[in-house]
Amino acid sequence: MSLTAAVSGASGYAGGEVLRLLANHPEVEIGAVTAHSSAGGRLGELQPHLHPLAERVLTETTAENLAGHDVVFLALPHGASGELATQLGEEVLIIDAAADHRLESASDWESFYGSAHQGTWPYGLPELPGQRDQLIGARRIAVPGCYPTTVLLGLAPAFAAGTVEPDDVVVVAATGTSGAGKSLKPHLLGSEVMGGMSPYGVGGVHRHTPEIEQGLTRVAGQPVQVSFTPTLAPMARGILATCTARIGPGVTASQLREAYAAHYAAEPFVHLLPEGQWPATKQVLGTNHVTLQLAVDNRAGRVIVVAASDNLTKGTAGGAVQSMNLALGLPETTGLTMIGAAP
Ligand SMILES: NC(=O)C1=CN([C@@H]2O[C@H](COP(=O)(O)OP(=O)(O)OC[C@H]3O[C@@H](n4cnc5c(N)ncnc54)[C@H](OP(=O)(O)O)[C@@H]3O)[C@@H](O)[C@H]2O)C=CC1
Ligand SMILES: CC(=O)N[C@@H](CCC(=O)OP(=O)(O)O)C(=O)O
Repeated sequence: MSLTAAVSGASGYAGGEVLRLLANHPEVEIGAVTAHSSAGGRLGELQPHLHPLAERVLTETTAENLAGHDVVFLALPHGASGELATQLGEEVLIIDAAADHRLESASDWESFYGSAHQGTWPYGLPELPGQRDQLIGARRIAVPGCYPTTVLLGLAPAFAAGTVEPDDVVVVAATGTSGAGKSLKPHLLGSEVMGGMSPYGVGGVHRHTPEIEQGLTRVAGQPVQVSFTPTLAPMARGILATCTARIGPGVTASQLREAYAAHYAAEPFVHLLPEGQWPATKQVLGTNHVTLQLAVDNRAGRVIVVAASDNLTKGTAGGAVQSMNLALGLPETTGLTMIGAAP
């Protein structure tokens, strides 16, 4: 089988990572590669690491240029995908890395993104209970945000097992600079980021907060409230999320470990590490792997789960390709790796 895939936003970080993975995907041929201000340029000028694709010329992101493919990846700023999807028709598989179709609640969308809600597509996180079935044969997929991917994988087993309280969840997560995309932002200048860490989006205002709550609420079957604080770390890629929640009466560390091990026993891309070994972003860079570890703080009555991911791979493009595989009936792991590069 050879399927054709178009990649929009191919000059950006997310689009570039989609292309890196598709270039190693045995069932996919890369068709149109589109961009905005860099349309007309060679891919090799903007994504020199994608050497075999260097001579491809970026065209303008229009429905016309994206039409005629089996799959279209949208890696565009929020707000661009609704109209494009309508123009491309219902038969094509559209996988959207932007947030436009992730949230069910129109009022959450409006208050966190400040524009009109475009509707909800199946959520591309197959490891959430019941979610894989929603992706098989889907024609529209909303790829989760990078923080939500990491935090939801970190906390879902605890909620699925009914071991934690829904009203006392605290997440502090560090991300690398690529999370903010390629466009120039003063707080992301090298001299601002190198050699230190800083918080941003503090006070429950980060736009991934309702997405994390939505995912955990679905798993828990009751409303879950999360206090989420993102921080910026001096690295290009990676997310390290420290998630804590109050445990229910009588819940023990071994009960939690067993729940996590069982929850992910059959998952190819998510693993609870052996006891005593803690996740680190370096171990998962460039991979579709999420590693987890947990401990119970009996003094505070809380479980602490640490999760590591690569924001561009499992957090965006890897999750997108994994969802594509499911939608098209391919083995879920095709074209994806868990093997990192070290040191
Ligand atoms: N970076 C990450 O870790 C993650 C990103 N995402 C999402 O993926 C999407 C892309 O993000 P990312 O790659 O980081 O961003 P980048 O800024 O790196 O890339 C943005 C891409 O969109 C194109 N673009 C910019 N403006 C427009 C426009 N008005 N119309 C059409 N295309 C436009 C750019 O083209 P050109 O350069 O030619 O102007 C570029 O190809 C966003 O929605 C982001 O939120 C999701 C999860 C994680
Ligand atoms: C460093 C930095 O600014 N990171 C971005 C990552 C979010 C992101 O990529 O958002 P979506 O997944 O919703 O597209 C941020 O926190 O806004």
